[in-house]
Amino acid sequence: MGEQEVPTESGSGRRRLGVMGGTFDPIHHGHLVAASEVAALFHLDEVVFVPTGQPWQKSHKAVSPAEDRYLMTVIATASNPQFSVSRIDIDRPGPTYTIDTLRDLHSHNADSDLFFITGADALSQILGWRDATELFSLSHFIGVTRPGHDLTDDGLPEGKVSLVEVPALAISSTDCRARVAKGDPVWYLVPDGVVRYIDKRQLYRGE
Ligand SMILES: Nc1ncnc2c1ncn2[C@@H]1O[C@H](COP(=O)(O)OP(=O)(O)OP(=O)(O)O)[C@@H](O)[C@H]1O
Ligand SMILES: O=C(O)c1ccc[n+]([C@@H]2O[C@H](COP(=O)([O-])O)[C@@H](O)[C@H]2O)c1
Repeated sequence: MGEQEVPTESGSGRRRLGVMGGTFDPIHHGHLVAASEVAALFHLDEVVFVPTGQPWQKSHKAVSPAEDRYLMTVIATASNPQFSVSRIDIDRPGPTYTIDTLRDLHSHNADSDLFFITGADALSQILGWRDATELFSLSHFIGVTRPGHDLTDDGLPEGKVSLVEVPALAISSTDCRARVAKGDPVWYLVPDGVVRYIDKRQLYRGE
């Protein structure tokens, strides 16, 4: 993608920890492919998925209980030894801000460099996030392509953001919820275990 310094290898011997934040209501293959691609390209040791507690920018929408979103994320990532799931955002009271996520991860992983993974839509909103300028001192940011959204680092600090193209999956959680509500299948849009979990918990039926 655009010409810029892409820190694909640190050479510093420090761990490289990817961070994939999201509401994950539900987690789908777009999230998983993005994390997998970035992990390979940036030689990450691990990607930790961090479901939001209370996503303040989605407060006008009904969001499923955090425990359901957390468990779906665990189910979806369980088979990949490089993937893990953190409860830090769902266990912190109050609205979820990425600045808190990164501060907590930073203090618990002093031996690691952080790489926050975000889709093109979220990246374009980042200057509106809480304490936006400090975010870039705690983590490198990796913006990934997403169908229907322009991927750009316009206005973002130089050298702090990398843009990468990932296989295009036109999947959104919004569409998955709408499909379940209509009785349409979500097989192969989300992992099989997540289909089963949605069914077992009767999520998204009344929407
Ligand atoms: N299909 C996709 N391809 C690439 N990135 C994605 C894709 N879907 C989501 N992402 C990114 O994953 C992160 C978490 O997204 P989120 O959990 O809000 O999913 P979503 O599908 O955007 O949900 P919703 O439709 O409810 O807004 C965000 O950075 C988002 O940009
Ligand atoms: O820090 C903020 O102000 C902020 C505002 C909106 C979104 N985020 C983070 O961006 C990630 C994707 O969010 P979402 O709402 O698209 O699922 C997730 O980790 C959120 O916590 C963070």
